[in-house]
Amino acid sequence: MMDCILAIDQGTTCTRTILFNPQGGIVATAQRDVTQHFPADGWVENDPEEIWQSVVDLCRELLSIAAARGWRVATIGIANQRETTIIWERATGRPIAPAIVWQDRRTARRCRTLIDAGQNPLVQNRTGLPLDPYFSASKIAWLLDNVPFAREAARKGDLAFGTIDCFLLWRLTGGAVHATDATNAARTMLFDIHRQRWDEELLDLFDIPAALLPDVRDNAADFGQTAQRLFPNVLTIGGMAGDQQAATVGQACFSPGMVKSTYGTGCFMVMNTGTTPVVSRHHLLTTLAYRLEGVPTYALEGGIFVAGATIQWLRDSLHLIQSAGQTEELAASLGSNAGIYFVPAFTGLGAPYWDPDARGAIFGLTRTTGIAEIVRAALEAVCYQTNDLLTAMLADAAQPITELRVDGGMAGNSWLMQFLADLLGIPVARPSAIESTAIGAACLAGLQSGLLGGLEDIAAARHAEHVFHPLLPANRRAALLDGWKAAIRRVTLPPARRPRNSGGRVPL
Ligand SMILES: Nc1ncnc2c1ncn2[C@@H]1O[C@H](COP(=O)(O)OP(=O)(O)O)[C@@H](O)[C@H]1O
Ligand SMILES: O=P(O)(O)OC[C@H](O)CO
Repeated sequence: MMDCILAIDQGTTCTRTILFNPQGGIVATAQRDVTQHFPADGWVENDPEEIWQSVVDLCRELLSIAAARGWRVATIGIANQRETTIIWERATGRPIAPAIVWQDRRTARRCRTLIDAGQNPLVQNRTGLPLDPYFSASKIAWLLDNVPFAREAARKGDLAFGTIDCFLLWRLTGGAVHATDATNAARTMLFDIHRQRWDEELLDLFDIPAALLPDVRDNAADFGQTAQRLFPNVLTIGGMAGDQQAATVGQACFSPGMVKSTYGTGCFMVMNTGTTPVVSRHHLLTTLAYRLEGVPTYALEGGIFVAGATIQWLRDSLHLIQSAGQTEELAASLGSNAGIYFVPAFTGLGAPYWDPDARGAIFGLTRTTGIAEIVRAALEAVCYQTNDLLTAMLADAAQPITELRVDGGMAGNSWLMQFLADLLGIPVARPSAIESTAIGAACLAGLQSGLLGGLEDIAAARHAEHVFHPLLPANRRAALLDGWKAAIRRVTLPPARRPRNSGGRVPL
């Protein structure tokens, strides 16, 4: 009988479940879109019940496939959209309000007030994060302040807080386990990443009772067992991590200087910096890569908020293309970018520019500009932004970066990956399976269950399907980068000239 691992990847817009064999091969997948709700300007919510139902249905679908083929599902691993905040009643498991999604900006004013009161250094020193609505702390405080009787119930210990991993675990275990993992805890802005524990001063700062908080465990740990009758068999849950951290494990970035970049709707780049945290001087986040056997491994992280989303915009709003895959052929049909630069600052710009008021623009249009030129400029923009992040990481970290490991839907575009290698000047390695997030979750559960012996097994199972080597001459590369920098200058204001309380909508 073949042993399998069931991975749950609960993302911002989609839930996926994937069944892996112990060698890391995908044997079955299922997925379902999850609805995002936008009840007010800058607000983004999910229905926790819809998320839960998608997870249960998709797990059952794969468990019945496994049963039909005579496979044994040995353990479950969970990866999840990070920071998204749910508070529920301990007695009933019912959420007291919709989930507040990581992209939600409703707490911008509260964060600004705390920044103006000089609290940012405290937050940054303890958590590695800037004081921003992106993270869970101000979202928890908002729920306690705005849902009737919530604060009183929280003080009495009647409520529980969790990010999506923690809420799913509570439900999967029938309310028996209230726990999260260290990588998810590190994104709440309440967790001291140095001492690896909830921070009382930060809890006071946001007026959050400690009784709300879950236990924090390693990424490979005993997270309990599924409730009787939920599935045909009781299953153990052995792995849990935030999705970008799970992808870091799935990409086997286990040594300092190893970097992965996941290209989906947005793009998140994570660099392993070893067992000592590196403080960024370029507005990157200091966070955890993973924690195993109580030992934290740290990371630097930068995000591009609009990556594949630009391609969706070209397809669904402008109707310039019929499918995302078509962009590869269109870009390759041109000998150059024809001087066109597309800055997709739809919701401002993140690291290293940090301009929430910047807006998108396309420069260099002429009468000969066509769909192919615009598509190519949209793809190139993802590479220029990756280069900006890589430059910031190189400046912050002591290690050289010799390769970029890529995954996510956009990584399937070979023209894009070659241009990325050309621009970064380092090899870009694409694994045979670009589902690195789910692979990472499965590997963590595999470590806990003993199906995998150690990190070396994960590294051995990962294979680069293709390595894209830089081919562009240095002078061409420099000219392209100059064009990008000029385009960026035209959409951003220098920090000193930015409006004070702009309420910009960029997370971070
Ligand atoms: N061949 C391609 N070329 C360019 N973009 C692509 C390609 N395939 C998918 N995408 C983009 O990648 C995104 C989907 O990737 P995926 O990893 O599934 O994202 P997510 O997990 O964020 O939903 C979409 O935004 C889509 O437009
Ligand atoms: O759901 P994704 O893949 O867009 O990832 C979301 C991030 O975890 C947010 O920090």
